[in-house]
Amino acid sequence: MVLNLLFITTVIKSTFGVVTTGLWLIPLMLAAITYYRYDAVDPESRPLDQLNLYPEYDFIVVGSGSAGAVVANRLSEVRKWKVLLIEAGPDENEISDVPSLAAYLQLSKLDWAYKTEPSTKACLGMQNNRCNWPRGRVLGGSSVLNYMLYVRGNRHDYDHWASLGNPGWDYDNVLRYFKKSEDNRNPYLANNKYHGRGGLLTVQESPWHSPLVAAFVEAGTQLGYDNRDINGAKQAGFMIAQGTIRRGSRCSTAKAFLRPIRMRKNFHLSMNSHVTRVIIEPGTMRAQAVEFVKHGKVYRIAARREVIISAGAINTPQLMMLSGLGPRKHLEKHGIRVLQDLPVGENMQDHVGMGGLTFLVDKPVAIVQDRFNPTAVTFQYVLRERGPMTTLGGVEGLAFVHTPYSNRSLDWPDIQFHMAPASINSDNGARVKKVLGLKESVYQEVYHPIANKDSWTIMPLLLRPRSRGSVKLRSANPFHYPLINANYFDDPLDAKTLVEGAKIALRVAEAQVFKQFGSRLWRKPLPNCKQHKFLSDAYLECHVRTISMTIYHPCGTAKMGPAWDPEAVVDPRLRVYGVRGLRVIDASIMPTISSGNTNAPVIMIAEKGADLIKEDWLTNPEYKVKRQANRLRDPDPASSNIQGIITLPNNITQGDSSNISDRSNMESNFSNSSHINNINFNSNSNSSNIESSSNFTLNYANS
Ligand SMILES: Cc1cc2nc3c(=O)[nH]c(=O)nc-3n(C[C@H](O)[C@H](O)[C@H](O)COP(=O)(O)OP(=O)(O)OC[C@H]3O[C@@H](n4cnc5c(N)ncnc54)[C@H](O)[C@@H]3O)c2cc1C
Repeated sequence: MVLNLLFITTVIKSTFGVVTTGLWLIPLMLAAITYYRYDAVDPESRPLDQLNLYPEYDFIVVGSGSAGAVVANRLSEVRKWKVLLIEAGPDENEISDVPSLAAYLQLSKLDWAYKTEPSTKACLGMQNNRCNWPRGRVLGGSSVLNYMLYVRGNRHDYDHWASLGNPGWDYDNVLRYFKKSEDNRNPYLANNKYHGRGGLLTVQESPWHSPLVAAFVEAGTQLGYDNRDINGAKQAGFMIAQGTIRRGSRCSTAKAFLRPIRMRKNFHLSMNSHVTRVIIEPGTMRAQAVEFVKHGKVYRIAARREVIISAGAINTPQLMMLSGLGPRKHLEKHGIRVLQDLPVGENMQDHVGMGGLTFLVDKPVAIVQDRFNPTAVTFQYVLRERGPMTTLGGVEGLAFVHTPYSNRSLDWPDIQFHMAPASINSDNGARVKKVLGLKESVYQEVYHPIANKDSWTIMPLLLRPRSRGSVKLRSANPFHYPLINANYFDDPLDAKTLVEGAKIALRVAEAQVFKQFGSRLWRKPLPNCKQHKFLSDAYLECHVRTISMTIYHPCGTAKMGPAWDPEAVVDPRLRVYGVRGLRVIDASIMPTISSGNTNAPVIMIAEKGADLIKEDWLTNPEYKVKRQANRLRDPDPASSNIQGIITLPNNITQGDSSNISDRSNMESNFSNSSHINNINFNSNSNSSNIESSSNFTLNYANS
């Protein structure tokens, strides 16, 4: 027992470098028992980190997130194909299993912990006007950090994709891929024709609900909206959220798609392996190999058939640009040889929401961290798979509504609501404030006075933003974080639409059904919005621009489109234009963002993408392995996959740009590489600090 507690303590310490002492007790207890429960109820063991890799695989998948895990599973169904999946992060842990602890994973070692560039139009209430942008750096990717909400988007989203010149991506075609993955365990949903049973991904409602969510759904009907399955025939309406959970615990894509295949002989997984570039042979323009750093060693592994990039909407464009695929001028600026001039990193879209709208209640019906008895709550979770620990990151209710800016007759709502029985104040500033990156002054003035009081929130979010952001390279150093320009509210109509959404949210909260709880708006104005009349349009717009919250759905940075679309990076079969043997399969390919949370759509994209690959290689005579042509042109590639040794400080991937501080250390450690000529510092070459020189490339003997 003591040993196990020690083990759990270590897990928590190593996972949550940021957990403060005061918060230790609860997660410690929860984790300890979760550990026992986990062992007892999960029959599938964890995937294995392969140490001895082959020099060559048929397919190499980069990134094991919502998309990559699915692709690796489906491709390795073909026994004759050898598949390698490469993931920068480690395996999930016992904490990430607990749905209610989702926010605890942010800013931990499982998070890339990105930040947007400072803005004058949004994120004004966040430190340095920058929004935190968490992304999973763990087996399962962002499906391990996410709030597990299962939302497919609107039929019109996919019909629109098809109308842009992407045949096969219309709703009727993609519906079967949503259903293919799904194992819906709520009988009232499973039996309808829009849902699937028996798939690998478990979907169900959280078994625990606060009374507030029933009131929320009821309030929707009072406003004329139906209580409906928003993943079914129509989208506009209110419902209790469905989530990717299994027996009350998170069902990440790693759990759903990788654990069952851990013993497949033709499948290898390499964790803690940061891919630094895809090697493309300039003559044939074929993706030949993937280079990555694992435990200080540089590896290069060849791909006989294809490399599939599934590194997510931020890292996929970064990796493509590092590999010579991107906007010419931008790559040249960073001294990267341009292999294909493509609009990589453009067209970025995200769902931005209005955070911090807070309603106080007089009854003890909300989630207030300090009120829960950890022992009772833990045993409810462990023994009965129930209780508040099963809530989907705290979000209980979902709704899709129309502002006057959308066409009601189309059933294509422009605003989504997340309803939660808690708000920024509910944990006394311990966690939510930090993961949002909220300015202390805003917290102290507005939320501290109601700390730990029962409250709830509706977060309106903009479903189809007109503004477009971008991902660019900070430098040619693969360990430097990219520059993320969210560009929220660049188009003024985006803020105006969100203001209309906020007004509908306020009407929902005023519905008669909430009176039983004494529900009322916390009317404390935000400090920087006091010049406007409280709740006027101008005030609401100021609020929207102050507590602008990402809903964590960046996408579109390697846009799918037909050859005549100047913004397209991949074709409708997800092949990168101008490069053979290279596809992108993840959130990056969305031409326009889906109207709802993006995890289920990304899993659908991966299911369909894997089928496209199978179709091409198993039925299309043009797809044949030309072994010689695709071999690495190394002197002796099979002799060793290890190409060099690189020593990186432990904190290399933390912070918003990497902290490689000892350049000479890196250089000397490359000395035993037979293939790497040198490290090339592209600017400030006299500097001994790589961060200030901000640019290095690994130069190869043969490239
Ligand atoms: C905090 C949070 C909450 C969210 N909540 C929800 C929700 O409730 N419902 C919902 O539907 N969606 C939600 N989302 C969004 C959803 O999870 C994402 O859209 C989806 O997971 C994206 O999938 P992906 O495969 O494109 O990328 P990811 O899942 O992020 O996968 C990318 C993977 O690639 C790896 N990788 C990146 N670079 C490299 C490299 N160079 N070398 C090796 N590996 C690399 C990463 O570590 C990661 O594992 C949330 C996301 C976050 C972060």
